[in-house]
Amino acid sequence: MTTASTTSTPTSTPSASVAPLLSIAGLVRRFGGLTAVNGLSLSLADGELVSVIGPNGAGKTTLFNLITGLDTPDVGSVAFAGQDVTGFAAERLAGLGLARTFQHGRVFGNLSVLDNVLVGAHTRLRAVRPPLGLPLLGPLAELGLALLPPAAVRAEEERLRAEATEIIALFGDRLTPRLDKPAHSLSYANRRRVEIARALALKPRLLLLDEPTAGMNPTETAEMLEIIRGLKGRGLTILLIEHKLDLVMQLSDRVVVMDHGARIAEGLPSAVATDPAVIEAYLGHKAVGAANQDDAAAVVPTKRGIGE
Ligand SMILES: Nc1ncnc2c1ncn2[C@@H]1O[C@H](COP(=O)(O)OP(=O)(O)OP(=O)(O)O)[C@@H](O)[C@H]1O
Repeated sequence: MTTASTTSTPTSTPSASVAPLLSIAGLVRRFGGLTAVNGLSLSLADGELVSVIGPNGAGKTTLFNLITGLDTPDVGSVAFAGQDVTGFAAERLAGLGLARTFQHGRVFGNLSVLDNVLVGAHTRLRAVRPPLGLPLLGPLAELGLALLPPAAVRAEEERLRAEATEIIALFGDRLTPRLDKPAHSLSYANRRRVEIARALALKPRLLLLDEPTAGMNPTETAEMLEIIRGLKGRGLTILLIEHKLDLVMQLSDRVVVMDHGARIAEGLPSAVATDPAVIEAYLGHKAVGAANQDDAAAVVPTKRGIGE
């Protein structure tokens, strides 16, 4: 495995001196004889947007699964907001402010757009949460609250509904006219938007987006770029997996390149784009655009670099 010169360069994070929001160290995940993630370390400062790129099968989604509690590392640790969260379940991590979307999009087909987004807010419901330390009373309390919601619950639901509507409005006419439509009736691109809206309803401190523009045409991709740029502009910390390298180059503070489960380069987009090890990794895998049908807008690397 080639190690690019950018790998050893100290990362130019905006707040490198303060404790990182996310810090992963030496993560390893093996599937039988295959090492999908191989000793990966990475940290993310508050407000940073870091992209993880790499050829198909490089281990990007597995990395997301390890960070978000969908999978557990064989070796290594994950710290979030100063707390060791290695092995925490996904729901617990969501409660701490870690939200994600999935590569192929996951929505509740029979729920409306609004209800899908409200699902994302459920970890923030306070009034309906059963009392701590009374496990047997929990379900009874929930049933009672569902049948006869007190004013505090109704007020909280109203507030979350207003918030969800506001989040949906980020996607403009794509979603707002379809608030009450079941998610299964939406286009693929709209289902991806609903999924992102649902993740935002959690009011995350860290948002992980797994190929948010997969399956989107150039117009839709450009819209998504602006939405992600807007989220970054509001200070949201984002970890992004994306094959469309022109988008990565425009949005990222820093780019991490993976191949065969390991980090082969890391640095500013401009440095990574011309890194020989990165170009070699992509060319060795027949170039990103050629390898993934979803990536009509992806920029195929050339001898001079990627993202051109
Ligand atoms: N649950 C699993 N069981 C066995 N192998 C797995 C499992 N999950 C992932 N892998 C393998 O681990 C490797 C990394 O997969 P992963 O999906 O993380 O790559 P990726 O970089 O996200 O790829 P892509 O860009 O195509 O989405 C692949 O070889 C994949 O087949």
